[in-house]
Amino acid sequence: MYNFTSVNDVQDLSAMVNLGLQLKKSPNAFRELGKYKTIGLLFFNSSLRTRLSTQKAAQQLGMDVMVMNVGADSWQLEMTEGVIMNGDKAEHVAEAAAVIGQYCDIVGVRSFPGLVDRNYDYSEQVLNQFIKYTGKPIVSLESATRHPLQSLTDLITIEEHKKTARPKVVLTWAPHVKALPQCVPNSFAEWMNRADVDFTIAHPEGYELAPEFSGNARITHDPKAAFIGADFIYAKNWSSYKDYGKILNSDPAWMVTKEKMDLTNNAKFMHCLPVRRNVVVEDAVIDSENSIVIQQAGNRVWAAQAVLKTILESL
Ligand SMILES: NCCC[C@H](NC(=O)CCC(=O)O)C(=O)O
Ligand SMILES: NC(=O)OP(=O)(O)O
Repeated sequence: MYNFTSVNDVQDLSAMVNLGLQLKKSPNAFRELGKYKTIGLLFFNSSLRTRLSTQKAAQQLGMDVMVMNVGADSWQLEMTEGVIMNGDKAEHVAEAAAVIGQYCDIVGVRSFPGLVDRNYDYSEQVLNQFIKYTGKPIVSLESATRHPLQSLTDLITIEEHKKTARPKVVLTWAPHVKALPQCVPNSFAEWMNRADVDFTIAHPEGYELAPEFSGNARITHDPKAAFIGADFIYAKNWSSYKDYGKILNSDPAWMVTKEKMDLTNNAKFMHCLPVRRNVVVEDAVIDSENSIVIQQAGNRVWAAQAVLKTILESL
């Protein structure tokens, strides 16, 4: 594996999950592997988990870590080719990424979608420009359309907590006050469709994910029906893909409540975090024994470490 930007970069999914679980048992077993190697983590957007867990994962592999909030700390970057740069952007990604590549052996990039122009966002221009110009492996720290480190974490967490060989996993849309990216649900669906799980997506009409992500998942528009017999409830808000970037629904019937959790097979509650309490999920659920959101976030370290180890071995 060279770049890590989607599930398609992973040759053997269950081997990657097992590597994460193995690293969780012996975090320091490969301290020599990344010695004298540097990872640069570039953030165009806010982060708590991705920033700290990836930094910790790199350190446990012996790597040196540099973190930069692009835009806030460095120059505004122009991403498009051939433009006359007489606006507010001082540097082109052609130079910026190439220079960063001089300092780093692996580069991580977080860049959310603008949620205005669907074609632009789904072209993944920022990620692709870094792949083109850095000359070093690129790890997605959540791009315009995907969040693969989160999805690998989610699969590791499901593997740890499942009680049956093929658990029923439900991705349920939930309300939110802001228009959010489709990255987490796109990616989660893409990974679940490749895993050995019984996968359902529940969302209001108008919230269909792009078909390349939802694939053959079972779809329901009923906020309750999918909960029946579920082993894992994975909640996430996203804005519409069809009516791009819009909020079409704010019906609180889509919030994850204790009443709905009671319909499940004693399901575990998952969310990538950050989460809006009592908008996306009731306190009574996130504070219950069935909530594994903290363990899930903890597993971000092992997902990142599995990915970085695999990339380091290919250098
Ligand atoms: N990295 C995890 C999720 C990041 C982002 N959430 C957010 O922006 C939440 C913002 C808020 O609640 O104000 C998303 O949905 O893709
Ligand atoms: N889940 C996740 O990616 O969290 P951060 O946005 O805080 O990194």
